Order: sequence, then C-alpha cells, then structure tokens
Amino acid sequence: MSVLQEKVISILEKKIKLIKSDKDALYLVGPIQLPVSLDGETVTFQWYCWLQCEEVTNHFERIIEKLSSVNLAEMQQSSVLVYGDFASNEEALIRMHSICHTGDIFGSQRCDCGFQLEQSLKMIVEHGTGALFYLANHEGRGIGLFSKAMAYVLQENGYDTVEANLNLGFVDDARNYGDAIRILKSLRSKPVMLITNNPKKLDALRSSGMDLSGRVPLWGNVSEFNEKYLQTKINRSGHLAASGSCPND
Ligand SMILES: Nc1nc2c(ncn2[C@@H]2O[C@H](COP(=O)(O)OP(=O)(O)OP(=O)(O)O)[C@@H](O)[C@H]2O)c(=O)[nH]1
Repeated sequence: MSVLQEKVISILEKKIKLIKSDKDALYLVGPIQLPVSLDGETVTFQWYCWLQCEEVTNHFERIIEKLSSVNLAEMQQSSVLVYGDFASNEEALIRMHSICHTGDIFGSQRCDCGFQLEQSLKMIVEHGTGALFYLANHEGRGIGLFSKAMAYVLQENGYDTVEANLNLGFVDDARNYGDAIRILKSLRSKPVMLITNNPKKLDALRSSGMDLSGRVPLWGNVSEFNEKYLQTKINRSGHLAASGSCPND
C-alpha cells in the first residue's frame, strides 16, 4: 500500500519520463521553469534532472517511495538546462559541462571552468536554442573532489595537471558521457553543435550515433593563475587550440 498520496503521484507522473536500456533506467524529471540571472538579465530555462536506477518501471511511485530511505544528497545527480524549442528547432548549441566545485561555485581562476559555464549559457541564449548538461559525476575529470584536492597539492609542488592525476594512480580523464547522451537523445533527435575544445567529447557524441553538425571552441579568461593549466590541456590532453585565444598559440 503506497504511503504517497494519489494526488502527489498524479502530479509527478506527468513530469517523469522513463528512458530505459537493457541494464538500467534513467528517470528524467522536468521540465521545470528555472529563471536564471545571466549578465544582469533574467533568462528562463527549462530544467530537467535525472536519476540512474537499476529498477526499470513505469510505476514511478515505486521509485519515488524508495527515495526517502536513500540519501540522494550523498550522491550526485546531473541535470540539464534547456533553452528554446529544443526538440524542433533545426539548429541547437549544446554543452556537456563537467562539474567543477572550485571553478563553478567558488570562481577559482586556477581553471577556466567557471568562465566556460557562464559563457556557454550566454552563447546558448544568443543562439536561440540549446542545452547545457551539468555533469555532476565528472568532478576533477572524473576523479572526485578529494582526489582533485590532492592533485592540486601535487600541482603546487611542480607537477602538471596530467602528471598529478597519473601519479595518484588515476587516468588523465575518466569521464563518461553515456547517460548524458541518452538524455540528449530523449530530448532531441536533430543535429547539435557542441561547445568544446575537447576532442574526447566530440568522439563520445559521434560514436553514440548522435548527429553532430559542428563544434564551437571556447577559450578565454586566461590569467597568470591558469595559463600553464590551459597550455597543458593543449600539449598533453589533446585539447584543440583556438588560434590567437590561448596562451602561446
Ligand atoms: N584532476 C583535475 N581536474 C581538474 C583540474 N582543473 C580542472 N579540473 C576538472 O576538469 C573538468 C573540466 O575539464 P576541462 O579539461 O577544463 O575541460 P573539458 O571539459 O575537458 O573540455 P572543454 O569542453 O573544452 O571545456 C572539471 O571536472 C574540473 O573539475 C585539475 O587540475 N586536475
């Protein structure tokens, strides 16, 4: 017997979508109107959040009921901000943004993450249609926040960002885009242009069969604090340099 009121279930089931595979389900909740302050203006995005679950069911109350006994705040859920008529418009600009606690939240200038987050939202709004995926299980290129802190300690002792990961026993980049691409495909089947300098993100989209119509580079906010880091991304991680907009180009 469900402890949830029928009214609550009927409200929520209209806003939850099941995206299933052979192995698991992604439950996508939304759209939810999210007024966002961007460059002094209020811009309204459609916000969706998803939960990965082994149980695959159309009876969402089964999933909702379980949530109160699991502390989801101890885990990370990703989400997406959608702008414009994302399903239908011919052209859409997307970004797969990896969470960066230090750069996105604190405004750290050791990296370019905070700049890229704000800039890509502005680019999507200017373009008219698009989506920003905020990938919450990608901290530190997939090594997690505590390990990123240790990697920063090594970087303060002369290691570069790649060496630091490797010397802690990680690969340089452990990120996976699979779930985000499943969500993308559920929201749009038409081509997308990707905001990135990272060829691995382009490969992930291409190999998923998603129709990729192009890439928009995003460099900027170079400072004495992140110059070496940005250069290492080009020299060692294979990031695509944009002529004239990155140090030492
Ligand atoms: N391990 C580690 N992770 C970092 C460091 N600086 C930033 N990050 C993480 O790197 C991720 C962002 O990756 P970037 O290489 O800046 O950019 P990208 O996402 O690969 O590519 P773009 O789409 O071009 O931005 C975020 O998860 C950050 O937390 C660092 O020095 N070490």
